[in-house]
Amino acid sequence: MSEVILSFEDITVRSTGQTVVGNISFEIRKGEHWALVGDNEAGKHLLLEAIAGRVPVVGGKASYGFYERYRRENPVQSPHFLWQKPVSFVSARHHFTSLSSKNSFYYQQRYNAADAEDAATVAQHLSEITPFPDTPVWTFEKVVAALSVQHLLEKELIKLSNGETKRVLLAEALLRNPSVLLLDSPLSGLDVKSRQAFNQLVTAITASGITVVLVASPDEIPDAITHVAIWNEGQEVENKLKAQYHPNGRHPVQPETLDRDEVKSLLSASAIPSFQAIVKMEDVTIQYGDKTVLDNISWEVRQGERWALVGHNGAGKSTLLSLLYGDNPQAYRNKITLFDRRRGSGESIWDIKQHIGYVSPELFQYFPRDVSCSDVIESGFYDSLGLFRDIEPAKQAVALRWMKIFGIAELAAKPFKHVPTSSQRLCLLARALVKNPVLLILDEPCHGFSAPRQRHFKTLVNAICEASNMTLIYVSHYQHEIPECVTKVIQLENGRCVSQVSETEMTN
Ligand SMILES: Nc1ncnc2c1ncn2[C@@H]1O[C@H](COP(=O)(O)OP(=O)(O)OP(=O)(O)O)[C@@H](O)[C@H]1O
Repeated sequence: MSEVILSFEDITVRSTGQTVVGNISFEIRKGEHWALVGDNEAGKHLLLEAIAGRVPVVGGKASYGFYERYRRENPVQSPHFLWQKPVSFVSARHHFTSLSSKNSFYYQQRYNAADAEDAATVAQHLSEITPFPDTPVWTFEKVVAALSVQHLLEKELIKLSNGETKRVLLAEALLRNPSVLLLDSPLSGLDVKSRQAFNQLVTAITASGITVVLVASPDEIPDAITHVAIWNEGQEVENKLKAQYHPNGRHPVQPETLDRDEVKSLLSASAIPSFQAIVKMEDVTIQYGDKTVLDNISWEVRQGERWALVGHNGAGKSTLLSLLYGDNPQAYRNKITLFDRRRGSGESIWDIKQHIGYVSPELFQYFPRDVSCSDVIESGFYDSLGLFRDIEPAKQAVALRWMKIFGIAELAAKPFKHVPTSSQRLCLLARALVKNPVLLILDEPCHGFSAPRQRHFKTLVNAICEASNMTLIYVSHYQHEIPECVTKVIQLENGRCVSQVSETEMTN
């Protein structure tokens, strides 16, 4: 039997003062690489955090063989060299900071010309990473080539798209040359090409002697993974050789639990006002220096239409949406009409936002976390990032009803920062819906969701479209995630619109 890299015997993990999971037994041996799957989203993420040493193990026995091995192979100078050091963790949020203040980036900073330069470039950021071993296998050049980030090196971190940011985070983790590499849903946010490249990358990483543990969806487990730990709600972790794991058998389709009558009742509580055109863009071009991010885009969205917005990482999708949501000052220089009103005709961004329910990876990244979950959701009535006023009981009741639809009512009083990331994402989805918006923009809403959660969300979006005239723009890198109610597609490629098709054209 090969040497034990990590061993948890009947451990209990405590997160933010509450015992969240107990009785976990889990062992990794040299040469093994693990995928954590199953619908216990909170449990899987917590287990990764426990391996990374970010949450305390308060019961049972934990031993870290990788640390002993690392110390044997690399004479450690400092007595403060902790066992967590040889572990690299790519988690759901990044912690990049501005150059001037060392504060974290803020929401939509990249669209603000004054602050968009206030960040290290990718090259600066990566060159500051100190590898653990004296003779690293993963050198700067090797990592840059493996992650295909050459063209991003001179770009400030704040300017990166989601997929680009993900690749840089992976590059950073690998440059540390860890003994153990932990990846939390590494494929979410990556386009098809990057996801295919990721499989080969994991093969190369494991071949270099690094132990990989990742949270993955069952049908996207990289070839180099040898073992699968299955963790479903209310069950113990079940460990299997990957060869014996059959994804479909583990995820039977659950009976539908959505309360459609309640959805209908919530949607009919306030009428959606009528507009001629929800969005009308004519030859819209967005440039930053010599980089053209959007190139002559013309697009019209009429009320009640349901669109998918697709395109590779960096294609310009989020930038396009920032023009609709009032976050991008360059909207004024272009011919854009929103809700029948030309931009730059005296309207405020709040006039625009009041009609839009919005969720995006950026919102998740930057939403202030020192608030309660109910505050997060109720802030959707006012389009603010947090609740800064008293709220009427009727509005509170509506927020609670949406929380019930999402299965998170019991979290209402809990601090947002203390609930699992999957629940945080659900809070933001409920926040987008509370005011019954004219336009619902869902930019990669299912990041990190398990298969049953994704299915439930898709059913909900279809039910909303069936029961109301809500206009929808849905962004996803996964075809199967896009709800059936979507009948039109706009595709971007390097900032250009390469196609706009409707349902009849899609089926031909
Ligand atoms: N302020 C800026 N200055 C320079 N380039 C920028 C700026 N903001 C965005 N970009 C670049 O514009 C391109 C489009 O970014 P955008 O976030 O719109 O892409 P995306 O299609 O949403 O990608 P993803 O699928 O990865 O989220 C990216 O290459 C990004 O680096």
